[in-house]
Amino acid sequence: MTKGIPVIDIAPALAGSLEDRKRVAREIDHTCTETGFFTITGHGVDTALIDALRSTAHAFFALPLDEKRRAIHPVADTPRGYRALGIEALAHGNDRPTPPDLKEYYHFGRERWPDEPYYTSAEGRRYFIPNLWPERPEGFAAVAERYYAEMERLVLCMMRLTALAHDLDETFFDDKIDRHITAMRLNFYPEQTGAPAPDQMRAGAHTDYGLLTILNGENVPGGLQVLTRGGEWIDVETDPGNFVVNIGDLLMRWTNDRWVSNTHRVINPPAELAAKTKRLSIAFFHHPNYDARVECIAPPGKAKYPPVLSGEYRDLKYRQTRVSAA
Ligand SMILES: O=C(O)CCC(=O)C(=O)O
Ligand SMILES: [Fe+2]
Repeated sequence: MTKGIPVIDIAPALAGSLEDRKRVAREIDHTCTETGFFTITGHGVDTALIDALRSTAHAFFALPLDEKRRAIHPVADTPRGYRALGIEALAHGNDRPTPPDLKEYYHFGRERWPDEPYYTSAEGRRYFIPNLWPERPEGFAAVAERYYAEMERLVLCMMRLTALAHDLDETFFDDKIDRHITAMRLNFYPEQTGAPAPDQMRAGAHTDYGLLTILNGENVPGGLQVLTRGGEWIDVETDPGNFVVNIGDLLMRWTNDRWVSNTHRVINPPAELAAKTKRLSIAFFHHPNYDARVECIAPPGKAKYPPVLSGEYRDLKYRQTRVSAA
């Protein structure tokens, strides 16, 4: 490992004054204009909760394939439920043809919502879909819901810091994310018994689609790497007690490319360790309300992109990255 990504303590932003928040926002701004990846500490999320979701996820992925497949969602393209190996190639979203990623995953989202047309209309139902919880391990839904709620608390703070970093009113994003369509993923990269195909990785080089990704991962061989502006891949430590935050395409676009949605990948473990190294990561892919218009924050005439609707952008990315049916 050459150098790491910056570590930012956000505790002063969670508890402090506007001045404290502006100071933390400046720190975040500095790294987001460069690599778009940073580690946060002082986040206030109970490590027991993180550990509980991690061990629940490990127990789920250790189940027989037949049982895991019972958690495949009947709505084929929806970000809910289980997906087996061979379903997705993230690099396709960035126009890089690769074999499928060497991972399985389980998706979940918000568990309940008000009886209002935003959620219950035909359009709303494309984004607000009931979760399909596995029967085992017991308590999966409860721990996942608690974790999701903690991420919602944290991401609101992070988006307010994002607004401050762009000299916007602190609440600029609030009404664009108050009915967000965030899906979470438990990514499981199994032990590898055969050699990967050429260009095949745990997760191929890609950018994320949404606003901010909040990731909790394990530091084992075959982990996360990010590409620097200089074209060098650097290892990203994903300590189970911290979160790695990165910028997604929609936030890059919203900030008129001021903040960078950076390319990253999950590499394979070295051949001699591959048969005994598995890895789990937990990702919260924050995505605005489906009807939010993402319009570049730029002086008149300087916008690099036309406005796009959050939901349409998500659907386009899903179409690009899906390489096989369930
Ligand atoms: O597992 C990781 O560390 C990162 C996964 C990732 O980049 C993704 O799922 O988008
Ligand atoms: Fe990613």
